[in-house]
Amino acid sequence: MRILVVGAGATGGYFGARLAEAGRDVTFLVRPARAEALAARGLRVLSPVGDLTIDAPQTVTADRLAAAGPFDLVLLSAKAYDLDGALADVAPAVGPGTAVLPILNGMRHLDRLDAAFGADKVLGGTCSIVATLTTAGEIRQMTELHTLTYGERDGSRSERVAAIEAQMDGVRFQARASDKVLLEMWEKWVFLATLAGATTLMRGAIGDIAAAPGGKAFIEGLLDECQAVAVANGYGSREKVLAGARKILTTEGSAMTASMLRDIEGSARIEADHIVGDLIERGRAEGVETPLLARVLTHLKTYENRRAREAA
Ligand SMILES: NC(=O)C1=CN([C@@H]2O[C@H](COP(=O)(O)OP(=O)(O)OC[C@H]3O[C@@H](n4cnc5c(N)ncnc54)[C@H](OP(=O)(O)O)[C@@H]3O)[C@@H](O)[C@H]2O)C=CC1
Ligand SMILES: CC(C)(CO)C(=O)C(=O)O
Repeated sequence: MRILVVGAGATGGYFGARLAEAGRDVTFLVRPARAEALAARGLRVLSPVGDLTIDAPQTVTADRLAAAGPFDLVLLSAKAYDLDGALADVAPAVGPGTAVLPILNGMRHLDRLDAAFGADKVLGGTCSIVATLTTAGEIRQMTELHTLTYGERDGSRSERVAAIEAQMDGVRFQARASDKVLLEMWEKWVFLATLAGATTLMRGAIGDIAAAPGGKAFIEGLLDECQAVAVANGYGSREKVLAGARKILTTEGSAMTASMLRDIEGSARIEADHIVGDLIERGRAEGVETPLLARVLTHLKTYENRRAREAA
């Protein structure tokens, strides 16, 4: 199976490197600067599960992609704000038999992918990992968590899902085919929007917030709002999943933060509309009030406005 990973950043670089480590046929679609860096220094992953360097990763830039022909699987790992460019760039790699597997947080990208390639090509997918692309171009995985979940959005067990399962066999991360992938994407979104909302607004880790007056109540209020939106949209988190999320998100002493907080601390772009704005909109469409999420969005958009003003 020919696998094209779009982006060699924190998630794409990590899962792509692990697939290459297991001997899979992996090519990274990268932009010219990243192509040069990978050619010069290889793809380096620093991980508590085991460091890894792919010395000469196969890469391709958009201008040469048509010559590479269609791929069997496209693993899409660009950030939401880069989605339009990434979809235009990857188009030549998507043929009649290509499966497109996005691992972005949130849900809205699915509509964009359906419009670009046709819904029949697009799988559901989500990943759980705490990772970052360092300024030196390495992928740094911060905890042992590394799960990739994928599946047909209608829940069926198709031949292509079985083929992907075979590719995932023996890789050094947890890979799982799901017959409830849309629900799992929503469950991840409910968790992530709460984590990102709380840790960015309060500028601290979960444990810092939990130890502050009103901190736990704030986090729980945010979680309840996110869950109410999910329920109204038909994808409320399962009881056990929600209870697990509540526990993780209110644990005293926890150093957990969201990648969005790390992005803000690095003055990088963030997925405010994709992760928080879209949740608010989907709530509003179903008559669900989300005042805490609204404050989170005000904060995130303030950050974006300031960042844009200072860059001008
Ligand atoms: N980091 C984490 O811990 C987690 C992140 N996520 C989610 O995963 C998604 C990806 O995030 P993450 O991996 O952290 O992001 P990164 O910014 O680390 O990586 C994204 C990469 O995509 C590349 N890219 C963007 N557009 C193109 C293009 N047109 N062609 C080729 N490459 C492109 C960027 O390349 P360039 O270097 O050229 O800009 C960048 O390196 C997000 O939705 C995020 O919310 C989910 C779970 C955990
Ligand atoms: C929830 C978490 C930490 C796990 O993947 C994540 O997706 C993020 O920080 O963006």
